[in-house]
Parts: sequence; C-alpha cells; structure tokens
Amino acid sequence: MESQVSDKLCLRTNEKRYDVCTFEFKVENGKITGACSSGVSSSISQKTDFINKTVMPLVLLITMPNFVIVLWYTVIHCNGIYLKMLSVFTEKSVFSGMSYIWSLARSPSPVIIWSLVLYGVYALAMMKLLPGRTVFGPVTSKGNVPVYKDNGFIFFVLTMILFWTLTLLLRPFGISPSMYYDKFDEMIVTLNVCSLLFCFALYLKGKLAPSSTDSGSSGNIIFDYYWGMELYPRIFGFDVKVFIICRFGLMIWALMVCIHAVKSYELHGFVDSIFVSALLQIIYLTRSFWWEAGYLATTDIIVDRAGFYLCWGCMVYVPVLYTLVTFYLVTHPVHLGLPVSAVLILAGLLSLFINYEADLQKQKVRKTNGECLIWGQKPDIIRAKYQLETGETKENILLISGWWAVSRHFHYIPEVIITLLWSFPARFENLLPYSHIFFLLVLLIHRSFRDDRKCRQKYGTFWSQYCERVRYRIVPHLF
Ligand SMILES: NC(=O)C1=CN([C@@H]2O[C@H](COP(=O)(O)OP(=O)(O)OC[C@H]3O[C@@H](n4cnc5c(N)ncnc54)[C@H](OP(=O)(O)O)[C@@H]3O)[C@@H](O)[C@H]2O)C=CC1
Ligand SMILES: CC(C)CCC[C@@H](C)[C@H]1CC[C@H]2C3=CC=C4C[C@@H](O)CC[C@]4(C)[C@H]3CC[C@]12C
Repeated sequence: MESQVSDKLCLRTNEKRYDVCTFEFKVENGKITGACSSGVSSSISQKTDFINKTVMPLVLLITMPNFVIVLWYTVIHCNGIYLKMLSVFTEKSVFSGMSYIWSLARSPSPVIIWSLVLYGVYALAMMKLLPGRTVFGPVTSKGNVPVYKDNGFIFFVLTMILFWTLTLLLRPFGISPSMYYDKFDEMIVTLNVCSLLFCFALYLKGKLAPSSTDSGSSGNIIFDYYWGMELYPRIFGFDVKVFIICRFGLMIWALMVCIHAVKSYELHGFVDSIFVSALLQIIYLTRSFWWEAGYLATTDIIVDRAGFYLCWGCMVYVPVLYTLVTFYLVTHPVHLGLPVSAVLILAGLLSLFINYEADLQKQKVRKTNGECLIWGQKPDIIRAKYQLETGETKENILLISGWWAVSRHFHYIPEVIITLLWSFPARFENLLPYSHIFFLLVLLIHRSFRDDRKCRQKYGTFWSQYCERVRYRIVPHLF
C-alpha cells in the first residue's frame, strides 16, 4: 500500500503569510518516509533556475551573433577604437546602431560560400581518411564509452602545409588568401547563419533521432537550443563535437592567423609584432592538436552538450574573437625589436609548457593508476568513488601533487598568460586587442565554479577532501 500526504508550515506576520516549509510524507509498505522542502529556498532556486536556463541563454543568443559583427566593424571602420564604435549607439538608438552596422556587412559572395563548403568537405573527409589510433573517451554518466580516431595532429600539419604551399604557388597568379581578410564580414555573416541553422538541426536531431542515451531535453526549449540535446551526436558516423571544435574552430583560428600574417606582409613587408603574435598562437594550436586525445576527456567533451554554446562558439566566436589580435595588427603594425620579441616568445613557450605539463600530469596519473612519478616523487592521490546513473560504482584518481597541489585549476594561469603575451605586440593604445583576454577570464572563472560544482556532485566527500587539501580555486592565497 502506498499513500502520500503533504502539509505546510506557515509563518504569519501582521501583513503577510509565508510558506516556510512543505512537509511531504510517503507511506510505503508500512514505512513512513518524509522530507521538508523549504518554500522560500525553492522559490529562490526557481528564480536562479529561470535566470540560468532562460534569461542568460536568451541574452547570449541575441547579443553574441551581433557582438562579433561589432568587433569587425570596430577594427575595419573605427580603427580598432571602441569609443568610436560606441558613438554609433549614442548617436542613434541601440537598434538602429545595430542595423547600421549590419548594413555595412556585405552578403556572402560565392567565393566565401564555396570556400567554407569545400573546407568543410575536406575536413570531414580527412577525419575518416587520415590514419590515427583508436582512443576511448571517459565513460559517460549513462555508462557509454565514446570511441574516437586520434588524427587531429596529422590533420593540422597537413592543412598548414597545404595552406602555405597553395599560398606560394598561387601568388604569381595574383591569388592570395588575404581575400579572406578583405571579405571577413561576408565570412562572419555566412558562419553566423550556418551555425544558427546547424544548432537548430542538432536540436531536432536530438529530439527525433539521438545517437546515444546521453541525450534528453531539459523541458525548456531555449535552454535545449542553447545547451544542446546530445552529449556526443554523430551524423553518418562523424563526431559532431570533434568536427566543430577541433577540425573547424581551432583549424579556422590557425588559418585566420596565417591569413592575417600574409595580409600584413602584403601591406607592410615583414613586421615583427604580427609575426610574434601569430607564431605564439600557432605554437599554442600545435600543442592543442598534439593533445587532442587528452582534450577528449575535458569538460567540453564529457559535460557540455552540442548546442549553441559549443557549436556557435566554435564556428563563429573562436574564428572572430580568438583571432582579433592579429586582425587588429594588420592595420596597426608595430616594430617590437629583437629583445622584446625574444622575451615574448620565450615567456610564451614557458607558459605553454606549464599548462601542458599540468594537463599531462593529470592524464599520466590516471593512465598509470598512480604508479608514476610527478616532479620526481610518488604522487599523492585520492581514489575517489562515484556512481553512474546506471547505479554502477566507478573510481577515478584525484591528483594532489605537482601543479594540482598548487591550486585546483592552476593551469588556467599560464593559459591566461600566453594569451596576454600574444596580445602585447598590439601595445596599449587600444582596448580592443585585449577583448579576448577579458572574455577568457570570464570564461575560466565561470568554468572553475562550474567544474567544482560538477566534481562535488560526482565525487561528494572525496571532492570535499580534495578541496580541504587544495584550498584555492585558481590563484594560490587569492582565489
Ligand atoms: N583557451 C580557451 O578558451 C580555454 C582553454 N582551456 C584549456 O583547456 C584545457 C582543459 O581545461 P578544462 O577543460 O577546463 O578542464 P581541466 O583540465 O581543469 O579538467 C577538469 C576535470 O579534470 C578532472 N580533475 C579535476 N581535478 C583533478 C585532479 N586533481 N586530479 C585529476 N583529475 C582532476 C575532473 O574530471 P573527472 O570527471 O575526469 O574527474 C574535472 O572535471 C586546459 O589546458 C585549459 O587551460 C580551457 C578553457 C578555455
Ligand atoms: C557562446 C559563447 C559565449 C561561449 C563559447 C565558448 C566556447 C567557444 C569555448 C568554451 C571552452 C573553450 C575551449 C576549451 C578548451 C580548449 C583547449 C585548448 O587546447 C584549445 C582551445 C579550446 C578548444 C577552447 C576553444 C573554445 C571553447 C570551446
């Protein structure tokens, strides 16, 4: 026999009645179980939920596609000066300011559309054709183990070789990749439209034909579109997230930086500032592709679903915001000199090494089941147990040595430093080249909170033990 009773505890003041707590009792096979849910806290959590799952996604969905074209407008029409760009909005209204900026962006010409289509087909074909070992992603909460082909690095090297070979071969015929700089507005329009439609297609796919059990609706259509429905959708056997993040977002980032360097060379000859910035970014991306198999075990792949956040982010936000410094440097050449260039490059290499070493330490300790040396010593670890949604119990190692003993996300510091180092060649006349840093800081701080919440939910007291041992989130003694 089963029955359910609920009652309310109310607080009365002269003017108002507050529902403080709702008691819910369940009688199940003669046993009484009960719980009290606070009305005040549940209404607060409803409001937070509404802000996080409806208001914030809506704000990002509306503002971000406009923001990228504003960045283009600021560089091309306002000499990279934000104040000049803002005058469009102060002189007109926000709405007519935006319409004016969009009216300056040209509709996509066939060369842009075809270039993007051909690039997409090439990248997809290479995903299948290039050799690579099989790697297994971490087991998901539903108990699935995604399988990938680790051929990102070879794809990156091949694409770079093809780009530079074609650039040199086509030069005598007056064909230059710098046309993508000249037509960047057309590219932004095309990418914006295609990515918004693609996210809608992913939403429908997730609803009608999900690839795995790691999918489902939150019950809120805005959030489903923004966040996505599936953890790792596959279309004709192609992994959508690997394609969009690594083969599209990261590769277009690398290509755009090279295109900016070519354009700068055509305009001014060799300029060391754009060379240093481009070189640091290409080294950073070389490492990212080299480490692609490791990346498949990070938040973007194991937690975040394929929706607007990741897909629009990697199809539009990365190609525009992450390449902003070299885009700006094309029209703002600066002579740095050898000593400054050398310091920036060496400091960049050191930051990248620290960031990479931290990623490797975490990977190594898990791969060897703790039987390895970290900074020459046997690592301190916690064997954290967690449960899958299927009820199966699993175990993961939490490392408390090396960089993971300094703070819980120490590797974000060298990530920020290298981004600063490839922005410094733009000097300090304008804020615009530092926009990427600003957004990266917001992203990483938010990510550190999100990751802590995820790990606390996953590992419970084991995570609390880790947090007691490693007290700071990112910056030791500060944050
Ligand atoms: N340029 C950019 O835009 C960005 C770059 N990055 C870079 O990407 C890389 C990956 O970063 P990110 O995705 O944030 O994830 P992290 O590398 O911080 O990984 C977080 C996950 O690692 C596991 N973990 C946490 N603490 C420990 C520990 N002490 N020992 C072992 N495992 C632990 C947990 O996953 P589990 O469930 O497996 O336990 C946790 O969810 C970094 O190099 C970062 O700098 C990141 C964000 C943005
Ligand atoms: C919608 C937007 C407001 C936000 C979009 C954010 C995403 C585009 C980015 C979120 C996390 C970013 C990345 C994480 C880790 C990475 C590993 C590194 O080696 C290369 C860069 C990157 C893939 C990076 C790329 C952009 C994000 C996916």
